[in-house]
Amino acid sequence: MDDKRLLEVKDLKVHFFTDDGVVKAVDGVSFHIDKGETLAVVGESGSGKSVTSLAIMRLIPNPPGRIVGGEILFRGKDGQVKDLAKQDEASMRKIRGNDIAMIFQEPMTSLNPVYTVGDQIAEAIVLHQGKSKKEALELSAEMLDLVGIPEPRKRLSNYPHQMSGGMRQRVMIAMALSCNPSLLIADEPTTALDVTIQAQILELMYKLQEEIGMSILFITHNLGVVAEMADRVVVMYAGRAVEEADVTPTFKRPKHPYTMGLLNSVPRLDLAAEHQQRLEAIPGNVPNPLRLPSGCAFHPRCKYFQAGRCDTDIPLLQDTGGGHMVRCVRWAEIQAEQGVTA
Ligand SMILES: Nc1ncnc2c1ncn2[C@@H]1O[C@H](COP(=O)(O)OP(=O)(O)OP(=O)(O)O)[C@@H](O)[C@H]1O
Repeated sequence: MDDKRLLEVKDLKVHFFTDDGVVKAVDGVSFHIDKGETLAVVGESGSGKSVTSLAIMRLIPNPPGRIVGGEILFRGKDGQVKDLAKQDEASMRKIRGNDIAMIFQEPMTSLNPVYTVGDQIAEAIVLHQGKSKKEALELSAEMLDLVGIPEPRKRLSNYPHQMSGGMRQRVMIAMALSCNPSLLIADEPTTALDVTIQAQILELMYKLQEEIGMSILFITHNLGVVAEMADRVVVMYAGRAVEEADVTPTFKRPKHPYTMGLLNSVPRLDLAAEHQQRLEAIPGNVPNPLRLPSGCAFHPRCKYFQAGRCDTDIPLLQDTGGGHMVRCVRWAEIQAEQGVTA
């Protein structure tokens, strides 16, 4: 793996074996994250974003889920590259929290209501860094200060329910960062918060990333957040990546009709009001994962659909130049129709 690379996911497949059939939640997803980089994974509900991140942490509930194929190459703090898909639970325990940390949408599901905030952060530090309880509590106060919690020493003795949603999310971030992970996985970390607090938390993550130099895998529905936070973006649809590129080309010139649809369905923050196009929702719904359409899974909703081409084989992810990857057999024709020259 390239020296600057931290994570390389290759052809990852995660399937759930349910009573109703096999849900191919992630079915051949590849992407990479370089050191210090932020990669956003976007897509509608059910596209496989969370399952991808849980697979990296090896937290897929088994049964019914299982990684059935692919590699998750990760460079540890010691410089060694390991395939996380093949690690045993003991080895993953060392990696979780230490090398890779995760923050979720709802901090109450990850914070334990019966322990104080200080005890919870300190426990992670004792476990991963081998510090004494006293040192760990001191470091916990420093972490709370770092994430902008006023009177951090006093707050150590608070229980999670004594804090607001935004403060709890800051505690989660403090806990996640307390062991200096090289990768932070943030799964919709601000969705449950109101807009002002969302902006504060995002700004905080951005600032901490600059200071600490970690990489971030950011999972979100919110394309505005992608434009603000990420260097590169992977767009997922029905368990597959359909487009992957640097954020700027993707936002200026999306090449997959699904990405175009996603962008047309939200106001463009980078354009003045008079240049805004009419917002259009993507017609139809995300397909039932047990009965995916043939060929390109997006074809029933695609305005560029052509029978016999889009509904036969699953399109390959192609490099359209400069690492801009697209999974659409018609991408070049669509660009030409739109008058875009390469
Ligand atoms: N425990 C499970 N058992 C069966 N199917 C599951 C399980 N967990 C996830 N899935 C399926 O995997 C698919 C992908 O789910 P995932 O949660 O990754 O989507 P997502 O893109 O993160 O959506 P959201 O934005 O709503 O979180 C869905 O079809 C979901 O139903």
